[in-house]
Amino acid sequence: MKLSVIGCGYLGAVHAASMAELGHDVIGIDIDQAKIDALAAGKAPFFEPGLPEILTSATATGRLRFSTDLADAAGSQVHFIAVGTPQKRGSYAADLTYVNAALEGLLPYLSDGDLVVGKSTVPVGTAADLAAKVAASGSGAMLAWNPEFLREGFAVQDTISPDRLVYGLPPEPAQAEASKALLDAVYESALGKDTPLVVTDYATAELVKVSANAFLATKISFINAMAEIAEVTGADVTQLSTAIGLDDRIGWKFLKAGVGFGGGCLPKDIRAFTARAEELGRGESVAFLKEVDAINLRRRQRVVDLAVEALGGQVNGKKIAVLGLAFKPHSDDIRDSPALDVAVQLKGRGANVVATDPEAIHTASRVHPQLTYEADPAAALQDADLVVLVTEWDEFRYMDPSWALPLVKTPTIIDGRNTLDATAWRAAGWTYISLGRP
Ligand SMILES: NC(=O)c1ccc[n+]([C@@H]2O[C@H](COP(=O)([O-])OP(=O)(O)OC[C@H]3O[C@@H](n4cnc5c(N)ncnc54)[C@H](O)[C@@H]3O)[C@@H](O)[C@H]2O)c1
Ligand SMILES: O=c1ccn([C@@H]2O[C@H](COP(=O)(O)OP(=O)(O)O[C@H]3O[C@H](CO)[C@@H](O)[C@H](O)[C@H]3O)[C@@H](O)[C@H]2O)c(=O)[nH]1
Repeated sequence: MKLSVIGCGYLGAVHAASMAELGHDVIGIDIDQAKIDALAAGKAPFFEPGLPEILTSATATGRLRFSTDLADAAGSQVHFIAVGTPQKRGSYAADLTYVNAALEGLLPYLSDGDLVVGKSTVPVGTAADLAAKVAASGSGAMLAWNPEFLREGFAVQDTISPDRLVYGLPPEPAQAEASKALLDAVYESALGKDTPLVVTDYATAELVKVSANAFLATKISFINAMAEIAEVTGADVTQLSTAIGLDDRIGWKFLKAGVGFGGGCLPKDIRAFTARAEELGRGESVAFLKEVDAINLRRRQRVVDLAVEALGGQVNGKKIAVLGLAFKPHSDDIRDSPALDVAVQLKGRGANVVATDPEAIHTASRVHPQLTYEADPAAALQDADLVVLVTEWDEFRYMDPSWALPLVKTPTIIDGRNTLDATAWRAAGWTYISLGRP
């Protein structure tokens, strides 16, 4: 099938390349010329495991092309909208400027029977508004909402083999049938592997996405709230999480206590959900998400406070080695990263922060040139008065404490992800400090 993907960021570039990998003929469109130049040359503009391989193979076959001109979407049967929906400046709400601009720009190139498919995460009600614009264009095109659940770091595998597909279809039965047939053709490969499919209306599809992220964020803040209680009682949150997770109604996933969640999705999505619920007169229904957000932000502060305490209150001029910048491992994404936030806060208190990360130095240094960056962890550790681990890359998780010991000035480490073997680090001569554990 001929597909267009409008917006080629973390979501759109992976979607475009994965669809081409599955045999579709894809044009990826973005307003960012540098991104499009890189993608057209088969180069991933960000770090995502598996993406370079499929970009290279699909661009070489000619099944995957890139452009900055929306006119190149003409002739595709299905048009995915994958542009950003960031948090609005000075508000909790989602900024729909890019979604609206992409849709408006696409309208002149739509033909009878084409399907516009929303993939961006949007406030409930957006799909109906956009569908009205498509209908008013007189093109005969239709609109469906097909939220995306991929995780960065596993984006290619999650796109090619998703755990579920959700179609939010138009209310009119003939349009619903035609839209479903087109989406089934797009996802023939996944559906052939018995991927569960939920066929529903626009509002449910939009809400599935934001409520899934709200639930994940709530699980993380729940366990981080337990960490706060553990800290004042001498309990161990990692044992607590193991014990409650043994109940398979609870499970272990997303119950890792630490410096909290970040990224381009969970933080802004729970805020946008709160703002939308308030607009709908239902603010109280999701008021708990404000607490989820507050607990999450307190954990970053806790790491900063522990660092100040470990340095005896004398932060100014002290060298702090920060291990990790990305919001999670296997990504170079630093959007709302707790790791980077901690590094910036410590720098703001006068510390000489030297940060290292296997992939995110280039993204972090663009936004925070005031920090010092070292690609080599040994250089970051050299003569450090304190080490703070904030992103659990394997390079840091499996670091040998005996190797690291002679490098630093003071062997004190704060494990902001509860990921190191505390016994091994203490046995090697380190003062080991973590979150929610004695
Ligand atoms: N990143 C993820 O893991 C993920 C997963 C699921 C859903 N989402 C949702 O997908 C959307 C995109 O997220 P992202 O992380 O890819 O963001 P991103 O910022 O990486 O990418 C957005 C892209 O859209 C482009 N763009 C903006 N306006 C445009 C226009 N008018 N025409 C063409 N391109 C335009 C930007 O240049 C940018 O490259 C968001 O709504 C996000 O919540 C993201
Ligand atoms: O037990 C846990 C699990 C995760 N995290 C943190 O939570 C954040 C988000 O992690 P994750 O959800 O894996 O990353 P994303 O790639 O942002 O994916 C989320 O956001 C995407 C965009 O909406 C969705 O598509 C995914 O389904 C959803 O998991 C990261 O900072 C993690 O370090 C924890 O602190 N503890």
